[in-house]
Amino acid sequence: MSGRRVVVFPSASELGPTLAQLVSSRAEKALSAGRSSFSLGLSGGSLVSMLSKDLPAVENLDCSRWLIGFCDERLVPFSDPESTYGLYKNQLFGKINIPEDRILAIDPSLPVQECADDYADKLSKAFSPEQIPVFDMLLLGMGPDGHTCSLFPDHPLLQESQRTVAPISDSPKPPPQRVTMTLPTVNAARCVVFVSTGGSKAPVLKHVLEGGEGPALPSALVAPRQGELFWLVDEPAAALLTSQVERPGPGAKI
Ligand SMILES: O=C(O)[C@H](O)[C@@H](O)[C@H](O)[C@H](O)COP(=O)(O)O
Repeated sequence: MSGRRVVVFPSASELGPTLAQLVSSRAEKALSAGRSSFSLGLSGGSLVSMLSKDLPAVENLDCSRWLIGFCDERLVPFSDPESTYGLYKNQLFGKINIPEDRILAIDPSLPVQECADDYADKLSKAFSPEQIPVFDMLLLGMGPDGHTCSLFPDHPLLQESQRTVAPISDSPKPPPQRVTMTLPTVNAARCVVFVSTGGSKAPVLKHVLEGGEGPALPSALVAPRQGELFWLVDEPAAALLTSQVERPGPGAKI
């Protein structure tokens, strides 16, 4: 890992535009480096509304060569309000003109094991000949229990070392059936960005970033092997941190 950056913003509304700029600058970097696509993994939670508001506002955004995947997904029909794909489809994709065939989503009609295998196969084909999908950027959230993707504390999936994608049928957070990237896939990414806001995240953020009692929480196990790791947080979430953080001025790029 080339170093972790913890960047603190006064509020979530000030964080959003910087996140959007970061995504767009990494896309330009990937495409100008000669790669055929910019691959971006999305997560649910508050990222959906943040990206849907701030990404379309980026000037001259060209998403025609983006490849979108999902860090995890809930096994529900796309029409279900719990579907992460469904939320992005309704709130974002139409606004930024992502071609439909450049979105890698689960097939929610399949049983969970087959659904995970099918999604792993889609990623494998899209990232061939790489052995493991290497996303240019993954955007992650963190639950108050320290989970990220659908990787929950003390769950056996935290030990997964072979599969790139796995099913989970006993998610402690509903809905119970989900499909998730595993830690090897998350940690293969070129850039991982956590977004965490609100005072309810302060204790878990401190535990994840500065350590605490008990085994490492799932979010603390995210450490891209050769990539960058950003934590973009707001002041209420950062309230208990004592380690060094960055506080960019208004409008500054990171
Ligand atoms: O699949 C889920 O149940 C949620 O998407 C969940 O994992 C969420 O991403 C985190 O709890 C962070 O949520 P916030 O972005 O709201 O902090």
